[in-house]
Amino acid sequence: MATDTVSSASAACGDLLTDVRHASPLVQCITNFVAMNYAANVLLAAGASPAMVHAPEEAGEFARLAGAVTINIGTPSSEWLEGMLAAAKAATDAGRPWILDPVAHFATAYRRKAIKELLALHPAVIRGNASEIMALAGQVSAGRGVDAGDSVEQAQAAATSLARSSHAVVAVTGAVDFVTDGSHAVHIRGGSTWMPQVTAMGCALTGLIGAFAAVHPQDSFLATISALACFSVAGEHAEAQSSGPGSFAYRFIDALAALDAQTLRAQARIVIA
Ligand SMILES: Nc1ncnc2c1ncn2[C@@H]1O[C@H](COP(=O)(O)OP(=O)(O)OP(=O)(O)O)[C@@H](O)[C@H]1O
Ligand SMILES: Cc1ncsc1CCO
Ligand SMILES: [Mg+2]
Repeated sequence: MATDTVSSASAACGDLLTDVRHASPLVQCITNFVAMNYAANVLLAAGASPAMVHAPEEAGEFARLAGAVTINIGTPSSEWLEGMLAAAKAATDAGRPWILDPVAHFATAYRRKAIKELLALHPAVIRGNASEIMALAGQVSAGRGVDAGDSVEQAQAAATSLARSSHAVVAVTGAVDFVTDGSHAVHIRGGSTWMPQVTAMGCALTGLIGAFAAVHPQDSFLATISALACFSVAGEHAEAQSSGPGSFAYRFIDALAALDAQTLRAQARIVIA
């Protein structure tokens, strides 16, 4: 990250949001059936151009056109996994960033095999909840399904070790997010307690990291922090307008669409960890 202070990190996040809105990067999202519509709307609200392209016949070809690829294993099948592997390989070969969301990768033998194959294809960023990141680093976690059973604080050492072994930026999301490249780390505060009550918020965030990585591929750490900061600030704005998880889900899209660089710079709460 070309920043040494928290305020310059916030300033850089604002610049990257402006870049996303100006460049409208094409982001190939291979995500789960639950998340597809919400994630696409989140990317549009941020100014990006999402494309949900997963068929094995075209996923690799499309990845060469996209600014970034995001891969989420939430509802896998053999056909989808073939598309994921083709897209990840094409992105890596083309020098484009791809982002991995290891949903419940510990739950079944099938998912464990899938995540191993994907990890070998060098994601630029891995984003998951605390249980997913702990299990990915080989630690015992309390996770059972797609929701976290552990706190972000419990997952921080695992995230650092995973970042060092995979050479990826690792983001652990939860009440306070933690992002590390293995040498540097930040916490991002904010968001809303409604966020874990709306399914696919994390999956949509993974897509948004793809949008920021597409406009700033030289610095996946800053790109990841910027996407997470947008979610935190938009989450706070949406909560002020919401009366429950249903209204929060659509208010969040509105808040993200209304978020400008100046507000992000002023309100992002990024602290060096
Ligand atoms: N208790 C909380 N308070 C504030 N923000 C939260 C809280 N829990 C999660 N978030 C925010 O919600 C977003 C999604 O993160 P989360 O860790 O819930 O993803 P996830 O478990 O992968 O979600 P899903 O699998 O449903 O897509 C992040 O922006 C995170 O900061
Ligand atoms: C609920 C659910 N099941 C598989 S993926 C998903 C979306 C949240 O990860
Ligand atoms: Mg998730």
